[in-house]
Amino acid sequence: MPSARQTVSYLTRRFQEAGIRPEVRHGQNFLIDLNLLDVLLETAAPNANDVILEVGTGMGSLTSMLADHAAHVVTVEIDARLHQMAAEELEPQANITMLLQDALRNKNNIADSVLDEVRKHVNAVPGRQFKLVANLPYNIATPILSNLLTVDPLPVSLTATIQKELADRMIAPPGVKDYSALSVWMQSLCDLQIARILPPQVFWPRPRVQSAIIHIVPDPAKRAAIPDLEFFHTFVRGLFLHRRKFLRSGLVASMQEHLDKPGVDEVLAPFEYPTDVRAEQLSLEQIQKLSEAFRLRLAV
Ligand SMILES: C[S@@+](CC[C@H](N)C(=O)[O-])C[C@H]1O[C@@H](n2cnc3c(N)ncnc32)[C@H](O)[C@@H]1O
Repeated sequence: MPSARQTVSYLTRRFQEAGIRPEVRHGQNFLIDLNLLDVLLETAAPNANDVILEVGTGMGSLTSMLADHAAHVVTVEIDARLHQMAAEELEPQANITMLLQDALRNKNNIADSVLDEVRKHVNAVPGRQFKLVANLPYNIATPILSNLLTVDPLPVSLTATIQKELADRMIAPPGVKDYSALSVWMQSLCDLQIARILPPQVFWPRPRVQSAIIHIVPDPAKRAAIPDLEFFHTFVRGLFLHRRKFLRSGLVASMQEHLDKPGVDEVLAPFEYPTDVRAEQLSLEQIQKLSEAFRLRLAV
């Protein structure tokens, strides 16, 4: 089992033999604390109905553990050197599809070919469901996680190691510094929980920052309460672009292409917010209502 060998000595030896080094730009920090790989696995709780997407195959250790429990694992790796080394390890496991490509089609969107491969295995047998489980490269964690909240089929859960700072932003409540467009977007569609905080020394090489295992469960009822997800996403991003401005000035700026100041005031009036309120003080529900009021106004 490759997982049993994912230790510093094993990794350094494999990298030395191949004459390569971990690439910082691809977030190549490997989890070397096997207990924590188990925590990741237990949190994701893969079962025989699951088709699992793993972004970042690395040396294939997590891939192999996932394949032991799931119906199928689709794993994506951008680095041909690691893809090759993992392929040698994973060859005996028939329920793994290895893709050698960028998991993203562009800066913000997951590649269609990756989702097509997942769909193929989900649709192959009735009752199958989709999960993401990954030790994500830090630089693509936000687009991967936030994108997967609007795909079809929707993942039943997303369990990933990410930068702790990012996990804190995702779970932040209103009024705190970390409360952002990402917090509103994620919490409006899912339940989120930090399962474990991971110090730098559980990775090789050590990253400069702390990490966290985040467990995200999309909630179809929350999703159904938002009539137009795309409008909501754009509205929330616009709202927090001007987070230090008072709400009205922020809205005037973010709505300028669609609505003049009197138009913004007209939509805001029924809410009776104090003139000095800021977007970062509004609850999820207040932001959702505000977004819907602007959507209906622009639809006229
Ligand atoms: C943090 S490592 C995780 C490796 C392995 N799963 C583990 O747990 O040890 C992240 C992996 O993602 C790969 N990666 C980075 N950017 C990627 C991208 N855009 N698409 C696919 N894989 C990527 C890296 O090359 C690296 O192997």
